[in-house]
Amino acid sequence: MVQSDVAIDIRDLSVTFNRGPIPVKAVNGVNLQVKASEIVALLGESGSGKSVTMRSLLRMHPKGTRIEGSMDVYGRDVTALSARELADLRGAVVSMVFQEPRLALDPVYTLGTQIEETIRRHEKVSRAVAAARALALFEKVRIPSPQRRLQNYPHEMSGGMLQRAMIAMALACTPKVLLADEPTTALDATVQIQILLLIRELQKEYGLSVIFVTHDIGVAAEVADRVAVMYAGRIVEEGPVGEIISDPKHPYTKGLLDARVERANGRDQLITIPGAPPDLAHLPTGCAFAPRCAHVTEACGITVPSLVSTQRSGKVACALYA
Ligand SMILES: Nc1ncnc2c1ncn2[C@@H]1O[C@H](COP(=O)(O)OP(=O)(O)OP(=O)(O)O)[C@@H](O)[C@H]1O
Repeated sequence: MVQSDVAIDIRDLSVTFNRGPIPVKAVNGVNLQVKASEIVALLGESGSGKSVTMRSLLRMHPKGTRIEGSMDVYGRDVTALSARELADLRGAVVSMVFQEPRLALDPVYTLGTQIEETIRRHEKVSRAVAAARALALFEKVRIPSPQRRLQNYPHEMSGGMLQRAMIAMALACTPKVLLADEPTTALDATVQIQILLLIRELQKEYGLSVIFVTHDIGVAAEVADRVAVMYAGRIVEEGPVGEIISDPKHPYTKGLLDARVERANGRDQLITIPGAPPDLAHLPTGCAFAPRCAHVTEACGITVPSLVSTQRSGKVACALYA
């Protein structure tokens, strides 16, 4: 990868929360590069560290959280920015959409006011120019009757429409990077696919680099160019989406792919990976997935496997491929 291609460069990132009696390392030595105009999905079960990794790029952690490593966004190290510089970066260069737009939006202002304020916070433009831009954005994300909808408050919109409005707001200052934290998880299946297609379309049009957090391998397959699979704070496999789906290497990735609902004896049964993710405060020695792994050997309990190149273009961290 030539350096100019790299939009996001996360090197050896570790994030430790110091809230309870034992420090919790939620992210542990993560390396992740995202190219310009690329969508990378961070995939894994709940608690694997996907959101914490992504939120680190805007340093959205409580006070006292220890962040180690470096995170460059278009060549600027986010860890070294002042609070002011970080506020400037947010929205103008890096934007975010969340699973629950209702929680991210202000219930007492109309959507139009909120988008206009976002624009005017970063750019010196008149109210009229900001209003025209808000209208164009609502048209872009295909909200019907956009002029009328700009006058709505968040509670007056359906979940799908509100997510479109949130995406419009995220794009208001033409950012280069979009961070998407499970933006379709709360939506029903048809709306989910519409939003995924919209993100894909806007990503192409704006040349956005996207980190897309999801626990759903089907969603990752739909939206991503590349997938990084996380388990217990580490990336355990990464590669182009086609390779991850058709030829997964890590037993954990295979387990995620095999997860499904099966109908037996007239009842739906959820087939998932047996066991549960480990308690981050008490990780086993060696590979954290070993207690749930069907291929476990003695070696797995000794050292944490490093990410190594597969025979194709991906990487995997598993004793089976060491
Ligand atoms: N502010 C915090 N203080 C303490 N622990 C935290 C904090 N934020 C996250 N964690 C812990 O860090 C771990 C990783 O959380 P993270 O939100 O990144 O998981 P995730 O993979 O995104 O899953 P989910 O989809 O459930 O959010 C979890 O064990 C979580 O409890």
